[in-house]
Amino acid sequence: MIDRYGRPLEDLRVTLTHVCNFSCFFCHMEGEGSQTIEGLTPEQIGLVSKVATEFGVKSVKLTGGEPTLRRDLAEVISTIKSTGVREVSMTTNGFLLPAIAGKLKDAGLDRINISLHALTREKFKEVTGVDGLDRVVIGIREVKNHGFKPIKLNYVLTKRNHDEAKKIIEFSEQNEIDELHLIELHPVGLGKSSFTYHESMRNLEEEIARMAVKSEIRSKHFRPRYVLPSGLVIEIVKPYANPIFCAGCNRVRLTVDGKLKTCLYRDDKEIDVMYALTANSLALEERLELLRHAFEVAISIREPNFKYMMNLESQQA
Ligand SMILES: Nc1nc2c(ncn2[C@@H]2O[C@H](COP(=O)(O)OP(=O)(O)OP(=O)(O)O)[C@@H](O)[C@H]2O)c(=O)[nH]1
Ligand code: SF4
Ligand code: SF4
Repeated sequence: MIDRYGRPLEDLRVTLTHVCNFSCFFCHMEGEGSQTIEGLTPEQIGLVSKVATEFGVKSVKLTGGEPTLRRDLAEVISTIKSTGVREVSMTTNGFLLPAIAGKLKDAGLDRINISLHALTREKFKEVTGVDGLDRVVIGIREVKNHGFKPIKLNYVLTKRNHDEAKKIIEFSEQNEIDELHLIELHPVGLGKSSFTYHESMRNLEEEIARMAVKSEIRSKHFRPRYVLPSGLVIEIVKPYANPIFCAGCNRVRLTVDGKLKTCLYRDDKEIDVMYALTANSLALEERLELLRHAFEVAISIREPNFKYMMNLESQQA
């Protein structure tokens, strides 16, 4: 279903928990604040996923906090898959992947994005708060061994780790990673002090563009993508420096406390669906009907956020 700005709804982003075993200084917690609440059950997530597919959602992304901390993660995945969603993917810090990658594959998880913000042990610890580089690298190799494809790495560029970019590109090529996402720092959390930590991507992107054998623009967020001679795809995720980013937004979020959140940055654009998810006295069809109504309202209030975005690149120029 298309919103008032012509943007289709195709993707549901589900926050499974606010708990995380890392403490990255730029964490945006999907725009939900940091209160620790017990997440929705697999059954509740399944109900939302079922209705989401009726409105055109084809893919579900599991996020957090750290989704792998949910003990029932495999059940969440198989429940979502049973609702007819084509693809279930997960964004993770990778720390627990060595232990659970196989179980997640068996449950039906299609692909994984793993955060890797530094390849120097001390720098990794400085950014994430955890001395976990070795485990994350093992996790990346483990998901490859289990046949997940594509495997994407997420690298958030900041003043604290900008000198790691080249190493991460080389690592991605050597380990036959499919895609590396270079992500602009969001001005939330400590990242709010954007002029302290924000690092412009301009020079790095220009260098990557010069090396590339092919470039294209992805429909999601109009993200530029560059294919290097090695085959590695580098995708540039710049919500602030790309003024049309939000025009390519195809998603709605399901928050940890049962709200349809129509934009990462907008607390005023949320629809509470907890009443439908907890109304056990109602027949299933009645609960689904309530959810359908909530989706209709959510889609009607969706709007691109770029009018509120500041253009850091131009302010820094
Ligand atoms: N402003 C904004 N940024 C987003 C949104 N979705 C993702 N991002 C940024 O992209 C980063 C990586 O997100 P991921 O969940 O790994 O990936 P994805 O955006 O779903 O992309 P694919 O897995 O390639 O489909 C996030 O940490 C954000 O910085 C969004 O809806 N709005
Ligand atoms: S791993 Fe992700 S959820 Fe955890 S602190 Fe870092 S950015 Fe936040
Ligand atoms: S409208 Fe823009 S800022 Fe909001 S969720 Fe979509 S892409 Fe992100």
